[in-house]
Amino acid sequence: MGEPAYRPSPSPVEEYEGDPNQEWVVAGVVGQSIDVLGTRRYEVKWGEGWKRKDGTNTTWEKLDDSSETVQRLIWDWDRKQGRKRAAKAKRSPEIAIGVEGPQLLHEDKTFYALARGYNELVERYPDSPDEELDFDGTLLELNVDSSAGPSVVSARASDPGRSHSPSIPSPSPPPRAVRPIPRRANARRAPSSSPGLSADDEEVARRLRSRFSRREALEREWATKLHDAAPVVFVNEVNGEEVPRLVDGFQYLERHYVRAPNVPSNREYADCLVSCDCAGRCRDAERCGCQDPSELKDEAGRRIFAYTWLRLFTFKLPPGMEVIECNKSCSCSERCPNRVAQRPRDVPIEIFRTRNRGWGARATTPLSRGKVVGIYTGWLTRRADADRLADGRRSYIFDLDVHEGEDEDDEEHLTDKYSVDGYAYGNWTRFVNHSCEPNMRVVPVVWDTIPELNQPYLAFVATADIPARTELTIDYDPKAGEEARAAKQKARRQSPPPGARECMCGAESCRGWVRV
Ligand SMILES: C[S@@+](CC[C@H](N)C(=O)[O-])C[C@H]1O[C@@H](n2cnc3c(N)ncnc32)[C@H](O)[C@@H]1O
Repeated sequence: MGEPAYRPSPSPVEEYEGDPNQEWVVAGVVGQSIDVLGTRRYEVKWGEGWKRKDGTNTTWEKLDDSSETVQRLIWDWDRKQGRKRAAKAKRSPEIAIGVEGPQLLHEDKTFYALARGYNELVERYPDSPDEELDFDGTLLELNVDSSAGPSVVSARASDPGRSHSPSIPSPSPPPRAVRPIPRRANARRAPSSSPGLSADDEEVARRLRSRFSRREALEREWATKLHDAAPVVFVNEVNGEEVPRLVDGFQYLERHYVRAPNVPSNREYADCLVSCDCAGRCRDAERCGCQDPSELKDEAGRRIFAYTWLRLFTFKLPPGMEVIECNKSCSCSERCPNRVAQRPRDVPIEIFRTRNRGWGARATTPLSRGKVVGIYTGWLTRRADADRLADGRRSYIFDLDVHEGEDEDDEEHLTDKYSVDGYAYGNWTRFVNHSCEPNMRVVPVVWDTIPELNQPYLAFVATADIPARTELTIDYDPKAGEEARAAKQKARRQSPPPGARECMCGAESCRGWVRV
């Protein structure tokens, strides 16, 4: 071993006035910094007269495990800064606005803008189910060349009135886990009530294609579908490919599924949503009615929320459960800290070309541990239908299997099982690559559906502080990861399962293969 790269100097001992054994309280947050590793620190003003001999009375603290009172002070600070930036931006549209973590200017504005934009959509398509308002209404019929891999696929918009041949049965379905499981999309015609691609939309798309490069055109097209989420852009510093190859007519869905016609709509169960009657922001999960079905409790058996006051996931959710967020029937405010994954994404995303794994995704701002970065969307299909599909497009399917392994006869759970296919419909999360040492975890969340329907959204949550522009990754097969770790402890070698491919994640503990 050589010399360490650096030796930290000892922190100077604080010399302050007063009793050194006294516990001091935080009186307020007055500053914030984020270092290159994404670690956030707050400048804290101490109360009860704490000060140094020179009269200064603040210190820089990480505050990761702070009490709820301190979290609220941080929250107030974040909001005040957001307001200041918004006011500055109003005065000068040219002004450069720093975008850092949860303090995005964007975030403070988006929820209301979303509500406005959404209302406009509802007015435009009065008969459309909620989940269909995010896409332009053209459902695709896909012709898969399974020998050529996922990128080489042709597609055309489905032709109204045409019947479709059934999907090709696959000989034996692969085993299940919460991970993208290889399967082919189940493309059907839109239900009759779905919104059509208006002449205006077509004209916009045509103009974009004729005036801009492929990259600009795709960025601009997706920007029209973000519904106030932060931007998604493409970067390639590796080769000449401008944008990833996508199936023709790929439809960007920021926050909703498009359901296959034989998948029950969450709207059918809207009356079953349990709601709360909290005023303002929900504070106590014990008294928050929509948390009644939640089993998430602290050591003392008291029901708790899945998020901190700063909307960071706490990682206390036991396996087999989903996060239950407040819903549209709840009387709390839109700013309630138990509304997180349902808010417009406030993390700007770059889809970038990796050297050896196609395209990947990264955030352009540092992320805190527990940050909900986005949700996986796509075509929501019945598992049984997905099982009959051929292996042509293996990589973009997630099974919604939170409750699997539970008593299948349990009447509380409707027995249907679903999968999400992000191949022809989806968002930036479909570009998230696998790593054996991932920096995000997939967490099931519900807010517009009851848990028993087995149709949660899958939120991608940062499991560590992540510096800006670090590739975002998940483990496609967390169970295999656990098995690999157990095998390593027993000094056994694990052989790759059939269909696995060489893993190129480059992590120190890489298991060598990945099921895609
Ligand atoms: C869900 S897609 C991710 C986006 C993909 N890179 C793209 O360009 O569209 C999964 C595919 O990415 C590639 N991939 C992801 N993680 C990988 C890894 N650790 N090693 C090798 N290939 C990987 C495989 O080709 C896999 O089929």
